[in-house]
Amino acid sequence: MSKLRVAVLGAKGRIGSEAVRAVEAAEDLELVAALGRGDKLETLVEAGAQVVVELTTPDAVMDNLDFCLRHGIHGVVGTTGWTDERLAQLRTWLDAAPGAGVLIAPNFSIGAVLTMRFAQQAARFFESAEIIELHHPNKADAPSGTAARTAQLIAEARAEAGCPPQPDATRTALDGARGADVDGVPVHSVRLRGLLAHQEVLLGGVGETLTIRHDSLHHSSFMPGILLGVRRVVDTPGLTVGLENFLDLG
Ligand SMILES: NC(=O)C1=CN([C@@H]2O[C@H](COP(=O)(O)OP(=O)(O)OC[C@H]3O[C@@H](n4cnc5c(N)ncnc54)[C@H](OP(=O)(O)O)[C@@H]3O)[C@@H](O)[C@H]2O)C=CC1
Ligand SMILES: O=C(O)C1=N[C@H](C(=O)O)C[C@H](O)C1
Repeated sequence: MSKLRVAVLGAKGRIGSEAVRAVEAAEDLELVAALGRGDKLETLVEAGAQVVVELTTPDAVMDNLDFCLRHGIHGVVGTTGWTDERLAQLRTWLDAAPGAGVLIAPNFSIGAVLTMRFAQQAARFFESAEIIELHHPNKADAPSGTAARTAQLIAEARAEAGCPPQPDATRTALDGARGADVDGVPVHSVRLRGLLAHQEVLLGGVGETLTIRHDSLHHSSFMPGILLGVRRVVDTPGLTVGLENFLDLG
């Protein structure tokens, strides 16, 4: 069987360099290009890439995906910074590229995906929900894409169940003291040397709390999810948001 031809964008970055090694080590995949800032995207076409793993920056990701979809190349995207407007734009590009698929994964680690699912399931049973995400201090964006997505999922679950707004008697607060408001869920971002990627979802009800915590201790935690995404996206046309769609979570 022929190997799937894979390229990595952001290949010199923290996660991109790990992804290069993971693709090289996978027997069913062939790394055909590893591009960094300033490298020509035409190389992807010349190399015959079928799937691009996009691990760059929110500033670069849209142009890169526009190019890929115009050339019928599938995308597996870990880069953060997704808004409703960006997703809508991506959908229009996908409409013009029949057969092409893009996976956007706020987090490729299985534990983080499960954290999101558990938080979504638990959200309607608790009055209060807040998120603390903790990352290395070189991270460019806050809150993390994972925390933003977790907050959205919690908010959707609470809205579906008819939950009222969270209790919060705060009347005066320093700017930022109550975190960022993502769909009514406060998200607090910590940036600390020594950390990689961590998240706590705090849920509170009368007389009890539930804390769901996940820790990525090394970039290797993201690799099985990236490889799964590469193998599945070629048979999944259109836009898929969340690696959970490629896991049999029930
Ligand atoms: N979904 C997930 O599971 C994960 C997602 N991420 C996300 O992935 C992204 C990258 O994270 P991280 O590796 O830590 O960041 P880094 O800054 O270490 O890596 C980004 C790399 O992309 C390069 N780059 C910038 N612009 C382009 C371009 N136009 N074409 C090709 N390469 C480019 C940068 O080059 P230069 O240094 O010259 O700017 C850099 O080498 C972030 O958005 C992060 O949040 C990270 C980990 C897991
Ligand atoms: O920048 C990172 O490191 C990470 N980014 C992603 C995010 O913003 O959620 C995924 C993970 O948290 C690591």
